[in-house]
Amino acid sequence: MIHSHAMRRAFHCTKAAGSSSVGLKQVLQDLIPQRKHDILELKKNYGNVKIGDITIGSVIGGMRGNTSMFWQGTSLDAYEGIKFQGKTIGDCQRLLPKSPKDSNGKGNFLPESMLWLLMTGEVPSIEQALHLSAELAARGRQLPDYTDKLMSNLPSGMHPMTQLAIGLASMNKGSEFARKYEKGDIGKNEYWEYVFDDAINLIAALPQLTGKIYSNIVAGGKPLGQFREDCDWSYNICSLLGMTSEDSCNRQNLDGKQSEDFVNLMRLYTGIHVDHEGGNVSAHTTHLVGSALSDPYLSYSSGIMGLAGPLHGLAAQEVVRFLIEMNVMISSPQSGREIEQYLWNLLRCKRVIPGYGHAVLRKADPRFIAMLDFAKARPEEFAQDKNVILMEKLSEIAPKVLKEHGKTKNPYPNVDSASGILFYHYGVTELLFFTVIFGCSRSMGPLTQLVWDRALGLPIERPKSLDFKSLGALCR
Ligand SMILES: CC(=O)SCCNC(=O)CCNC(=O)[C@H](O)C(C)(C)COP(=O)(O)OP(=O)(O)OC[C@H]1O[C@@H](n2cnc3c(N)ncnc32)[C@H](O)[C@@H]1OP(=O)(O)O
Ligand SMILES: O=C([O-])CC(=O)C(=O)O
Repeated sequence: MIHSHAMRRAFHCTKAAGSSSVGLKQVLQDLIPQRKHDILELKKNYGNVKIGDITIGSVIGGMRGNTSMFWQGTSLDAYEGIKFQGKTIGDCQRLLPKSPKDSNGKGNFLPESMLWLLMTGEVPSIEQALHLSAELAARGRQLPDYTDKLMSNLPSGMHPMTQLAIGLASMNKGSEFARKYEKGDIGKNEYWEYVFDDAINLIAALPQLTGKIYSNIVAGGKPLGQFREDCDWSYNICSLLGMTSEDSCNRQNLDGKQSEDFVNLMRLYTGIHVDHEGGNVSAHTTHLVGSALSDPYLSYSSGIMGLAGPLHGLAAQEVVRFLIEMNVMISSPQSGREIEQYLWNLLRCKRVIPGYGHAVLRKADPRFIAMLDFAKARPEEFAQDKNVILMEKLSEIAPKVLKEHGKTKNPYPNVDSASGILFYHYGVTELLFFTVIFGCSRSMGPLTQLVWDRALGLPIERPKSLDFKSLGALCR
């Protein structure tokens, strides 16, 4: 039954077939009818096929191992790590278009190329990637004035992630989807078009919003750089952070090479943090909130609030704090013995080692390795940085300690282990800010899914819950 013709069709005929249109929305428009048909067929013919058993352990254990979400863009294997539409990070590095302005061709792919891949399942041509990049730049020129004013008036000292969630939620005032829905102007089949427009507008606004948040914390809200419509999304994030040698105040006096490297670090970081299949807190939250037909701004603002938890995205800030504090306490970042002692003290105090462990992965996170490789490829830049040396040394020591400690299912480094410290190296030293950059990247995966959720007509999410008495009754 599983190998029937209809089943094979449902899984194999949904590719974009290399659409030549340069407009992402047009390509989706062409793809949707077939996929919608396929999902309806799947539901009709195979709706009762069993995927797994739900145990009491999973109900009271954070739903671990409970495979119960539909997610199209990425999938996570415990040993191989993340795949973006079936492609590893290495595949993406080889296949996805880069910026033509990249001076030596060794830069990272554009996150815009990744967004295209996630949305369509196809590697974009350079024309398609640049068209999307230009579209984002045109839509992201400025923040809506109400959001800009609101952001200028937030209390000083407010956590940057709270600022991001507020800024995004405020943009719901301009939501095309919410406006059309309220007027009763659209039918179910058209939802995705307005969700798509909102999603693209939201992603486009992130460089300005991120720049505004950073300037709020370091420069009293004064602009740190200029937005350029002829530049890509990551470049604009960097210049609005004041972190490019041209087009910004160049806060850290980066030379041309460092500035180019920083932009490539941003492209790498924001290119690989986009998604981690559906079950992680930020993605799942966005999908859940969106299932109530909350618009993309509200949905992703909720996702950001989840990303702001220290067991999830906020670990990026915790790792940097941890490395800096440890370096003050030990005689050298190479001292394995002192690092080991430091970790045991931490574990005895019942604290977690930030940047280690994972709910699904059971090996070192390939995203961590990609970030580490970025540093290794630039020895003249990083060889003397004792925080980076410690980050690398820790990745040898901490797994041994965690294995001996015996509780952690995955004793290896996760993505947050390496990322913040590389930004810190170039001079973004405001720890609380790192997760905002994560939030820029993470927009792409969950918002892609939100567009597909509406295109496929998926319903409101509403699992059933059980109380203690009912669980007890099941045991008897
Ligand atoms: C982008 C991301 O979200 S990546 C994750 C970022 N978060 C971190 O780096 C924070 C540190 N890590 C952790 O807290 C966890 O490993 C998580 C949240 C990532 C995964 O949680 P779980 O799936 O519950 O992990 P696991 O099943 O291995 O937990 C078993 C036990 O090991 C402990 N443990 C897990 N990781 C660690 C760690 N890094 N240090 C110390 N103890 C740990 C858990 O707290 C738990 O203890 P308990 O039984 O006393 O409650
Ligand atoms: O998958 C997870 O649970 C956490 C994670 O690494 C991510 O969201 O990037």
